[in-house]
Amino acid sequence: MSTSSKLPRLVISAGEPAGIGPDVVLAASQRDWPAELVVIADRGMMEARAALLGLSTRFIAYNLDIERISNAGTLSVLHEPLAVSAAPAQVESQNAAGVLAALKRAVQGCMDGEFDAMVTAPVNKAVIADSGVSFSGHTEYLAELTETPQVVMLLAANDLRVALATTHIPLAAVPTAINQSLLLDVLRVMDADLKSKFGIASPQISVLGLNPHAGEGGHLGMEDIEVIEPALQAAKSEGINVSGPWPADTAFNKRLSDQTDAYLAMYHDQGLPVLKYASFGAAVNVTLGLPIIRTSVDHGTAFDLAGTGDADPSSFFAAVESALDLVRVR
Ligand SMILES: NC(=O)c1ccc[n+]([C@@H]2O[C@H](COP(=O)([O-])OP(=O)(O)OC[C@H]3O[C@@H](n4cnc5c(N)ncnc54)[C@H](O)[C@@H]3O)[C@@H](O)[C@H]2O)c1
Ligand SMILES: N[C@H](C(=O)O)[C@H](O)COP(=O)(O)O
Repeated sequence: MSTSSKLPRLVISAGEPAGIGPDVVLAASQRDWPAELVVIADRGMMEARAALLGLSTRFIAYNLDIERISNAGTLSVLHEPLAVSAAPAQVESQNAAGVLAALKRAVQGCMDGEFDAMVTAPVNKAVIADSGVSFSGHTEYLAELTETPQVVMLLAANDLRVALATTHIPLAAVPTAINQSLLLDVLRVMDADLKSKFGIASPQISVLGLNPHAGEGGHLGMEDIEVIEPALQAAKSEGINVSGPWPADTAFNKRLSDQTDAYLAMYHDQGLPVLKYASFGAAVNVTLGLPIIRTSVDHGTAFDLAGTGDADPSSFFAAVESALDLVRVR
């Protein structure tokens, strides 16, 4: 056991209660961290999940005024009640309000300096949207809550970093969503945060094309020539080290990846399958551009595994470690 008033305080959202978020949070609570972990969740739901998983976690009520506690097997809980009782894999859209309230409380606490960083367990976008709230992901929601005009989703596993120019939108909407202004804003955020958060002095960003073979000289689509190339020229004129647009199918070859600090993919399923194939379970999702530190897992709610004890908590552990790294360099 270790206690110290100087420990970083990380706030954790347990995410969708019918998913594996509570499971991976409870797994993290079994470890000693150089930090106080505070989970915002329904305390009864967390206690029931711990019992189901056979974990003897000691739950204590979070209190800002008590000394920060880092103790394997102990978890501070900031109680955020759910509307109806939650069981693994039993989706209740009435509980979406509680899931969102936890995120709001975590963001407010980070903005106010109560917490040093937030780590999010997975939510289910459809469950929240089915509750009648317009919601497409944490990334977009945190941008809205913090009034940040441009955020960037980046997933990282060791030296492989993949950022997305567009996030949770239909594939059909991607070509019109990509414009020079967006790409330049995204590249600015990436350049700034790769320097300040990842300590890369002169980040090299490799940008993927949109069309097959980066448009094949315009024969397979014009966006690479008309939108991406001018955006890269504008970024270069600002001193940002960018190259591309690279044909996406071969851009992750060893030669280019050795020279790349981060890739910028044009859309979700252009970049993330590469990273998740290479590193599922070890990758961390970091939201760049926010005024607060936020990290997350590389996986979703995995209803098939909730409450079974088979959910691998590695990515959640990596997200906690990454948040602590970001707190140190802040
Ligand atoms: N950070 C987040 O909030 C986040 C991230 C990704 C997906 N999601 C959401 O999660 C929901 C379900 O998404 P999905 O089904 O595409 O992906 P998923 O990651 O939940 O599941 C994909 C597959 O991977 C397995 N898997 C996932 N996590 C695992 C773990 N920790 N250990 C072992 N196996 C694991 C699952 O059993 C499943 O077979 C969607 O609503 C999606 O939007 C949320
Ligand atoms: N796009 C993410 C992934 O596939 O891992 C995931 O949906 C989470 O996104 P948010 O962090 O915006 O919820």
